Amino acid sequence: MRVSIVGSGYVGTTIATAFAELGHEVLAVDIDQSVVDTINRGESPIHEPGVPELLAKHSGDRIQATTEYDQILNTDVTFLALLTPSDENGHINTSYIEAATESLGDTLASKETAHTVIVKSTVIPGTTEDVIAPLLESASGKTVGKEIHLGMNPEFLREGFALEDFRNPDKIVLGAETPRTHDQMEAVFTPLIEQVDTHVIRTGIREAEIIKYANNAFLATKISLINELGNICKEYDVDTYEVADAIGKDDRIGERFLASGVGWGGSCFPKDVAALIAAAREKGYDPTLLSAAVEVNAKQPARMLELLASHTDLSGKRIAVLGLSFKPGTDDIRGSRAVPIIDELLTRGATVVGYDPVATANMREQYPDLSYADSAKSALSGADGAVVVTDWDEFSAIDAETFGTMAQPIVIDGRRIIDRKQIESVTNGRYEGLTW
Ligand SMILES: NC(=O)C1=CN([C@@H]2O[C@H](COP(=O)(O)OP(=O)(O)OC[C@H]3O[C@@H](n4cnc5c(N)ncnc54)[C@H](O)[C@@H]3O)[C@@H](O)[C@H]2O)C=CC1
Ligand SMILES: O=C(O)[C@H]1O[C@H](OP(=O)(O)OP(=O)(O)OC[C@H]2O[C@@H](n3ccc(=O)[nH]c3=O)[C@H](O)[C@@H]2O)[C@H](O)[C@@H](O)[C@@H]1O
Repeated sequence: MRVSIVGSGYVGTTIATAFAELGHEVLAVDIDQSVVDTINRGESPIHEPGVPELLAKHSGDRIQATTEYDQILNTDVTFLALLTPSDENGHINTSYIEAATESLGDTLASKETAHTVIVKSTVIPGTTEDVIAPLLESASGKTVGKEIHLGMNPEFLREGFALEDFRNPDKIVLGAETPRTHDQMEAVFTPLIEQVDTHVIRTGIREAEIIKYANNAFLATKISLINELGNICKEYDVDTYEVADAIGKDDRIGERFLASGVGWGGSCFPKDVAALIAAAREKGYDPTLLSAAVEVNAKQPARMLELLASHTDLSGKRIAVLGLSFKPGTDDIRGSRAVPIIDELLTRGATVVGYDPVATANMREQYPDLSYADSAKSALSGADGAVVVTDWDEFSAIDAETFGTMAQPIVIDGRRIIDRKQIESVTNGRYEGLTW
């Protein structure tokens, strides 16, 4: 099948490589010439395990990238994988997907055969039918449901595991209003469905749109709940990880997404929960629980610094921040818990030295004046305290000798990644977990 994907960011590039691997001819369309050139050189515009290898394999053959929308005419189906960021009030900003839809509509005006358009971006219920469909129709002069088949297929991949998640989906959600569009959407996934055991869920467009938000809102709230329970456990000197292990054995709760600590970040949980809250309020419903989940999340970094401050005055002190990305396996710092932590440390007059295996360049863009170390060891050397923000594996290997080079070995672990045996010999009780 000939598949075009508009938007070659995290999602667009990942699915481009995954579809090529499934045997489709893929056209990646992006307005950013440097992204297009990178893909056409067989290199990856994103940091994602496995994607560079697949681009090296398929670029110039099954994957072509372009800034020219006209080339979409040679394809049968187009995915819209544009960013849908938050505006200042938490609502989604649909301007990128609207601009791309208009360009796509202009292009489809001259298409002689029917075309399927699939919204991949995360959008609030009603966006596909009330915003995208009319734009497609006015720009193309064609009718949705006749010459244009429009569907919504939310994406559930996690950064760092994007290809793995694509290849082993727990579900594929196909939102459409006619069996024909459902069939056309499913045809794109048939080579995958033949390989894996998954649930193919046919549903309406609005249902597909909100399933995505419900999924993320549920997971984010689950983490906030374990963090709240964790804060209570800490008051009783109880290890929340032991509690999580036990409650996770209850199938109704489940073991995943019960890692407590400094909270959730990333490009999607914060923006999607905010967008759902904003959309619900617009409809006249105030979502109390979701607002509380956000509030718990916002407080965890401050709790971490309170713990640190209970061991040492922060003013004028050198504090190492270990981990800058929003989670391990990515250089993405969007929504990273390191950001409020750095802000608060600076407000309190501390000197910050940051370290991350891959995200330093991105954080440097946001905080050009901070000090950055090239290893955890050099960040810790001479530091008066350290906070562990991201659960990079390499932090579990930091040994007693390295912690011993700190001016004051005080460590607050926000991810339970530090090896207790290594650290307790040097910190004299001044190693603490946020929720244990
Ligand atoms: N990043 C993730 O892990 C996940 C993201 N999503 C959702 O997928 C959507 C896409 O997210 P990302 O891939 O992270 O976004 P991104 O920001 O990484 O990529 C968007 C791409 O669209 C391009 N673009 C902007 N305007 C354009 C236009 N008019 N024509 C062509 N290209 C244009 C940009 O140059 C950029 O390369 C969002 O709605 C997001 O919420 C869903 C699941 C996972
Ligand atoms: O819509 C999206 O973009 C994606 O958002 C998340 O994926 P992602 O943001 O890549 O990362 P996660 O692994 O879910 O982690 C999100 C945040 O939660 C934190 N987290 C995760 C799990 C946990 O147990 N505890 C915890 O604090 C992580 O450290 C991270 O800051 C969802 O897991 C994906 O299903 C979804 O497609």
